[in-house]
Amino acid sequence: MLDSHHRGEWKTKDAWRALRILSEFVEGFDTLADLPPAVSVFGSARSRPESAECELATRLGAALAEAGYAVITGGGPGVMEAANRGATEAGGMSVGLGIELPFEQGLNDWVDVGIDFRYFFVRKTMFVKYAQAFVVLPGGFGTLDELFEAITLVQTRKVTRFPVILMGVDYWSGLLDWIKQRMLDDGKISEADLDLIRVTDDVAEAVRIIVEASPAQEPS
Ligand SMILES: C/C(=C\CNc1ncnc2c1ncn2[C@@H]1O[C@H](COP(=O)(O)O)[C@@H](O)[C@H]1O)CO
Repeated sequence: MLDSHHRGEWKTKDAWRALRILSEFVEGFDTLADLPPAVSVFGSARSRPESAECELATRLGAALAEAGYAVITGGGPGVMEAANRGATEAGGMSVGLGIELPFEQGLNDWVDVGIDFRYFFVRKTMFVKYAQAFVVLPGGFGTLDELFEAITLVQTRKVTRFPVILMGVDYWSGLLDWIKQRMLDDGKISEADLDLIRVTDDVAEAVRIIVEASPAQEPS
């Protein structure tokens, strides 16, 4: 994991790293504090702009913006960019929470409010804290990490229950079958846990689920 052989130096560096982590939390909280109700949208960084999932993400971003939600993504390419694009083109607020990576590409061109994080776990806190729902489109390890973080937080009641919606029924069907046939049958989750995940390909239905679950907003 951490490859230094000098344990003393290690400890000192870790102590200072805590300040860097704290500063990321402060910047995130400060930048996002005044965000309107928002939805975090996840999905592959590798999807081509002309792919079905990017087309879906763009329609979703637009529909969320039209329903008054800011759209938060990882600020990267692929599905993230498509969702940010949909939100921006529909006149909504488009947020990108980028991550410093060795092969970094920077925030996509459709982000109005952007932050770059060094630490995945700080960034994940922001996705959860400032969103009223998660929508998860087809993706790889990064997307699965974000999906299962959300479900675990809701399942363990670390956060107030919020909708976690999978879009791309065909893409997710194998995973959902395995969850039902293996995880559930083996007693690793309970029947009620299955209800934590909603699945649809219909943008209007996804927005309806989110609106119905959203807490009433206080007049400003
Ligand atoms: C792979 C490439 C660029 C990666 N750039 C990313 N920028 C921002 N956020 C990212 C990036 N890669 C992963 N993420 C996060 O994970 C999810 C996507 O991961 P997946 O493995 O592609 O499913 C996404 O929701 C982000 O939050 C070069 O193309």
